[in-house]
Parts: sequence; C-alpha cells; structure tokens
Amino acid sequence: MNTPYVLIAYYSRHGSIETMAKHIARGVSKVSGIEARIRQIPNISTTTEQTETEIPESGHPYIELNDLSDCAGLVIGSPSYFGSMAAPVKHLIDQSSTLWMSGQLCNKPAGAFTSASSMHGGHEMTIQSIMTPLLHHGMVWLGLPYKNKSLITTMSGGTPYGASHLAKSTGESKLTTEEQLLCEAQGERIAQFSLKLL
Ligand SMILES: Cc1cc2nc3c(=O)[nH]c(=O)nc-3n(C[C@H](O)[C@H](O)[C@H](O)COP(=O)(O)O)c2cc1C
Repeated sequence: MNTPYVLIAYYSRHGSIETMAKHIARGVSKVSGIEARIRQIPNISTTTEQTETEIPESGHPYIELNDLSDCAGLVIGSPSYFGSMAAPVKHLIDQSSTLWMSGQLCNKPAGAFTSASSMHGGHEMTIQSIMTPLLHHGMVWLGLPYKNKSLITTMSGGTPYGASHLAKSTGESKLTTEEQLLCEAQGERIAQFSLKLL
C-alpha cells in the first residue's frame, strides 16, 4: 500500500505562503506512517485559463486533481486577497466538482493557512473562505487549539482557525518563532487525524 499523505496545496506570489507550507510539512513529518506532499497551485489569467507551463520554473510541482482525490488530509494555503482566498485557489476548488460528486474528499480532515500584510487585514476571514467549500466536500475541519501556547503569546500571525503570518507592508516572508510553531502544530494535528480517519 502507498504511504498516505497530507496534501499541502498552496498559492504564493511573493513567498510567505510557500515558507508556511514548508513549516506545515515539518509538522506532518513528526507523525510516523504518513507523509507530506506539497503542491503549488498555478496562477490563472484573466480568461481563467492556466497560464503557466506544465512544469514550474521554481518551487514545488503543480497540483493535479489526483493529488487532491488521493490525499488522506488536506491543508490549503492562500494569501489574503481582499480578506478572501486568492483567485487561483478558488479556481482550483471550482475544478473539484467531480470529487464532490464522488465524495472522494468526504470525511477527510482539512485545514487552511494564510498570510496577510496587515494585522487586521483578514487572516480569519481568508481561512474561513477556504473552509466553506471544503465543508461542502464533507471534509472534517480542523483548527488550531489554544493548547498551543503560541496562540496566546504571538504578536503577529496565528489564529485558532488555522496558521497565519503577518507579512507587513514589506512582504516579509520570514516567519516569527510563534508563527513557525503554529504551522508545525497544524501540520502535525492534520497528520494525526488523517491517520485516525483513514
Ligand atoms: C490583490 C491583493 C490583495 C491583497 N489583499 C490583502 C488584504 O485584504 N489584507 C491584507 O492584510 N493583505 C492583503 N494583501 C497582501 C498579501 O496578502 C500579503 O502580501 C501576503 O503575505 C502575500 O503572500 P505571498 O508572499 O505568499 O504571495 C493583498 C495583496 C494583493 C496582491
């Protein structure tokens, strides 16, 4: 049998979300018997066609629908764009109707993470915007419990709904220690539940 995996699917234009994805994968790797699969979501054009080449010039491979259908758990990362998920992430989700019809994501654990330039610029709302369609898929939503002390001590990103990063107006992609710990905790928790729900 193939090793089950938590799919970490992300879209990142300037690198913050990509950095977070790697920390979430580190959390997944703390759990034995399951692995992390990181895939990036390609950009889209104004005609909503995929504009990128098949192989990305840098970073993780582009996501395919099979990555989604076969995952044991799912974490989606998106920058906060106007307090909501970025269009390429919504575009990917809108391509997943066949999985909705076959129920392939049903009962699998899911979570989301985000990065935003301002403290009150929509961290929670962006995560929530990703939660809605995943609940339509019948996924089991997992947040971040307050037993993670970093949720209380953080002076930047971090929400009980999912990990977040405060990139500030400079677009800083380096995470604070608390943000890193929360990404790892989220990855570890999703991995644990993915195994339980297999
Ligand atoms: C179109 C657009 C809309 C944005 N909207 C918001 C927003 O509503 N709130 C916010 O705090 N930051 C907003 N930002 C900033 C990004 O969320 C932030 O720079 C994020 O860290 C980018 O992630 P990345 O480095 O992975 O691309 C916006 C940026 C763009 C390009």
